[in-house]
Amino acid sequence: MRRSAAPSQLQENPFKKPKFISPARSHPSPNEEVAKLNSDMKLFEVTANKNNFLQPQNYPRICNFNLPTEECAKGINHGDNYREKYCLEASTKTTLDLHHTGTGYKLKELEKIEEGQTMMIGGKEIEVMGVISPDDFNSGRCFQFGGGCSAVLSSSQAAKKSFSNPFKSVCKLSSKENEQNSSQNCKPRHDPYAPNSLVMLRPDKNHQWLFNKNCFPVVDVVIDPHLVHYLRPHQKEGIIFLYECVMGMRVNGRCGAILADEMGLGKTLQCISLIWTLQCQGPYGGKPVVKKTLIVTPGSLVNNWKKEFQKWLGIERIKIFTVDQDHKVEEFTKSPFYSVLIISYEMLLRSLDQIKNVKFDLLICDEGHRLKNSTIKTTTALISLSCEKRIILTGTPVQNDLQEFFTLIDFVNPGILGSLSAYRKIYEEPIIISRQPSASEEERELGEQRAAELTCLTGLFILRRTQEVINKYLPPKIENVVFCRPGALQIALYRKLLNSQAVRFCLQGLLENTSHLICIGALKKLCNHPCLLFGSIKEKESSSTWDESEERNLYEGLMNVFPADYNPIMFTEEESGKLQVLSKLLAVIRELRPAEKVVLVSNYTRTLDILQEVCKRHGYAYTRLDGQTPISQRQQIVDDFNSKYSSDFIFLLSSKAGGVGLNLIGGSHLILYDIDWNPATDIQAMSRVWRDGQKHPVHIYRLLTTGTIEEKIYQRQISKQGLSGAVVDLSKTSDHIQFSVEELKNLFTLHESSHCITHDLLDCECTGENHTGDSLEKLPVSRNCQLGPHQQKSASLKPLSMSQLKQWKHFPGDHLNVTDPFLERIRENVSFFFQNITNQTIAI
Ligand SMILES: Nc1ncnc2c1ncn2[C@@H]1O[C@H](COP(=O)(O)OP(=O)(O)OP(=O)(O)O)[C@@H](O)[C@H]1O
Ligand SMILES: [Mg+2]
Repeated sequence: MRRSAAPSQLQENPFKKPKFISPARSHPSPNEEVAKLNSDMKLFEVTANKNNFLQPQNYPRICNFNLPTEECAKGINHGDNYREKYCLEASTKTTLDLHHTGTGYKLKELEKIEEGQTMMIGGKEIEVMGVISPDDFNSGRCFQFGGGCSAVLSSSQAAKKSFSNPFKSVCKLSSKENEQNSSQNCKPRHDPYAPNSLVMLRPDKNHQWLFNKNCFPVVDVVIDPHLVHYLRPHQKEGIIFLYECVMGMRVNGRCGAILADEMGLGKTLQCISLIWTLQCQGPYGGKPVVKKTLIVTPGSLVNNWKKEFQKWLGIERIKIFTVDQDHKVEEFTKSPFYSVLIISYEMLLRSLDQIKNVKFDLLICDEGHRLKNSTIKTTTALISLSCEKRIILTGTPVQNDLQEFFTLIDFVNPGILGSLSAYRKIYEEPIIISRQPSASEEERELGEQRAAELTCLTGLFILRRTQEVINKYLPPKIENVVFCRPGALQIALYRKLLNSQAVRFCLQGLLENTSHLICIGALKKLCNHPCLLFGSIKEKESSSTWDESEERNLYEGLMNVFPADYNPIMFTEEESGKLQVLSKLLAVIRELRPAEKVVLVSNYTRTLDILQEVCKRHGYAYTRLDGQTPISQRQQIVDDFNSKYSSDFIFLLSSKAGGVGLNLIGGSHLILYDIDWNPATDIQAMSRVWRDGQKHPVHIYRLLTTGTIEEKIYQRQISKQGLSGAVVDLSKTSDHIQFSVEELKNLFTLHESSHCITHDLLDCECTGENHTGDSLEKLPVSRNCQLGPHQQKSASLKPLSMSQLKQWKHFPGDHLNVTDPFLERIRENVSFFFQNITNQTIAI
């Protein structure tokens, strides 16, 4: 599509001679779609117009990247996609499908319409800018400035920046500047030709035109060989990527990036390398690009960042300031000494005013997935900072939906996807519609093309590498999913809860939306330990609102199931299947690997209390990090645990409080005591130990209570993981998981006779024998399972992770030949195991 000049520019463009076509009807009826043409409707931003006359006539696609406004986005997905769409321009512009609109013109006239022609519609003079190909419409590319991702790199910055003064003497320097240029900073800081040197891309002509106004000589930017020596290959690539993004070399002069490498891939080191490079070097005359950097990170990681700086750069090269209770932002502001400020998200909010006074050139948001909602305070605060070069780091890029995805993208590269409402119309709606089972072929195609375009566009500044890239540097990892038989008291209580009025009402849809969450919460507590449920009931009963509370319907008669003299403080391990397994597991680790340590994770503080009590009873030395742990103490606790001199055997970790970013390589066994709905929370926790620096083979145990809600959550997690992956690769099919009544029925069923309902769902033909998974590949995957509507649709749409699980070695607890010595010791209380070994180089 070619953009023609706006009427106002015609004087300057003698080649344009618009023909005027008189409308057959001068006044279209009011209910015709043409009424949409009003002065608010702009398809392309005005800044692009200013550049029009600069663009060569044969330029492939010259539209502004800024997407349509809300108004214009209406109707974008409708109409016959296979017909040509016309992009019109007048003093106001819009997109119309003329075949479908009441333009007042005859169809024949419209078919003959040519580029450059003008016409009157709704009292406005419209000029045909060009024809949009079906391909460009379907992909949504035509709504983007620069013509979508294929043109992003080449269309360059020229279109973004308004054309201010092309004749400014860009290459005429004052004699003083000339002198400076020729004499200093014109040599690369490090030798670009040295063996193993890591040299950044040189800026192209467009970049130089925009950013090298003073015509400094172009100098190679070379990463400090001191750092290169340590960098893994993927980290070198990551640094190149970050450099190109923040320098505006990848997308139209926009300077944002999302580094979404999986956990443990060393995102910190990649950023440190970038900061150090930009602080000392630049492509123009060697002048540093960045003076001050702001790093915002969860509280528990503030000191970890500092430590990483010291680990890789020592204490002399770069001066870091971390904000805490005793070190306020003012200190940083006043001192010219520091170049990097590291602050927690919480502190940032408190010190926003001071921070706004500092000019930061680079902003890094660690664990940036927390910015997923633009209405939350932290996001608003960060958006308010004027810094253009923005990087989001996250191991779990976008956890739930396309809207979160938008917020992250819009944060790093504001406006690149247009307004939220336009984004919804152009991308989100068609993508979601296309994934519904009822989608027509056309809807499916449109959605897929829009998803592909979105992935392609955002892929320019999102980088995600998976764990595999560092596998070879890591010791083996043995992952186990352990299905623990529930205790007798647990089964009795579970049955009672399922028979409660509250659960029955839920299934009949008679209660409010949140009621099922209360029921789910009670079942989860019970799975962890009956004493937790007992505690909750007691607490509720003594509260003043007990009589009207919804829990009454749930807890009715439950106390009678507990022994009369039940004392939650004196809980026993036998009362909970998982606790029994845990206790045996700790004992066998202690016995077989006395020098190794365990990270024990739960989502609940109260559960951690119980686990802590178990540690005390068995005399295990432990340490604990949860939401209550003061931020200032967190790194010390982590360091102590990781130290080889530490006597702690167990690290009790609240995954929600401290799961992200921590390095707990002192532990080589990690036990996930309970399960979260969001797979990301669990994956985060599990990634704490299997990471660079780990010396021992890592054992991960995920404990689930057989036949209960925990298994169902696990099954949903596996399908949700597919969703999480699908956001980075949007062209993958995904399910949007919601609770249907059917699903609630499934959630609220106890499968007492099954060894493992997850295995039952796998459609695996093994008869409980030890399965290596090899032969399973050939089995037909045809059975419907309960993981969402897509399963019924086609076997190929089954979430990958579910089929991956099928490839894991699996066997029942009573299997005769359990070779793993740790599993061997706990199998008495276990109904089923899944096991997967990565990097198996040695015997376990
Ligand atoms: N090239 C390397 N050589 C040795 N160790 C490394 C290297 N890169 C990173 N590490 C170490 O690996 C560990 C994990 O790195 P880091 O904390 O940066 O991971 P991450 O990608 O931020 O993960 P998460 O998403 O969990 O925060 C750190 O202890 C770090 O020092
Ligand atoms: Mg990190």
